[in-house]
Amino acid sequence: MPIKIYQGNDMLLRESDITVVIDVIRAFTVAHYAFLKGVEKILLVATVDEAFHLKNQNPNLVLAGEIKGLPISGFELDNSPAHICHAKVEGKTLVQKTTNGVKATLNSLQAKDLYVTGFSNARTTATYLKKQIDQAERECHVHIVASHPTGDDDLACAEYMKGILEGNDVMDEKEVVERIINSHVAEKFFDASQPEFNADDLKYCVKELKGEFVMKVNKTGKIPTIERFFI
Ligand SMILES: O=C(O)[C@H](CS(=O)(=O)O)OP(=O)(O)O
Ligand SMILES: [Mg+2]
Repeated sequence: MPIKIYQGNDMLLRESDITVVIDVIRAFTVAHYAFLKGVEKILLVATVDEAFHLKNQNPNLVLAGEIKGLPISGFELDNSPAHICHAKVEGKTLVQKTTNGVKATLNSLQAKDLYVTGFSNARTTATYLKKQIDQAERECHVHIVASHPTGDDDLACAEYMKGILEGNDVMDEKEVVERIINSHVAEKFFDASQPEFNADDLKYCVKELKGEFVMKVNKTGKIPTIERFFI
């Protein structure tokens, strides 16, 4: 079973059977908590203009995301898992625009089956995918995309998932958590001179939850959409 890890958000990889795009800090931790809070689905867009265009067509949509980690003027939500946990989003459809996770996912649509996750749903996702791979009648080509081009947060999570998928040498989850917290991407959350970054966000990013669903990208419509797939 060839499983390859790639790092970055702008690669156009060859077709795979399964691709998992990882964004721990913070896009797909936000997505995971959004679903836990009752969000129906999440539309993925590459630009702020596209998000506003969708909102003009459907004012019920809730725009979420960031530019350089910061809130986007006119968006209801930023890219904070702590904030989404306190937002009223039950039954809503989100539109998500982020620097790494969303961009890498939009560049991975050539995968036959496309999933996204942060660390919070990593074990659930990898365990589910291992079953699919073990049951497949032929060899599966799997890509794991650590979406931050240089961040060890996504890379640590990618190596953790690869270990679970291969069924050997599974990294200790404490090691993954340490690498996430020590990654340069996490630094701004500990920096008192950047109060716009909520230190609580990291707590959500490093907490592994027992999950009942994976986050799968539906590519059949005009806008790629993350949906919950109950397992
Ligand atoms: O908001 C985030 O956490 C990042 C932006 S940055 O790399 O921290 O500036 O976006 P994401 O797409 O969630 O990695
Ligand atoms: Mg990130």
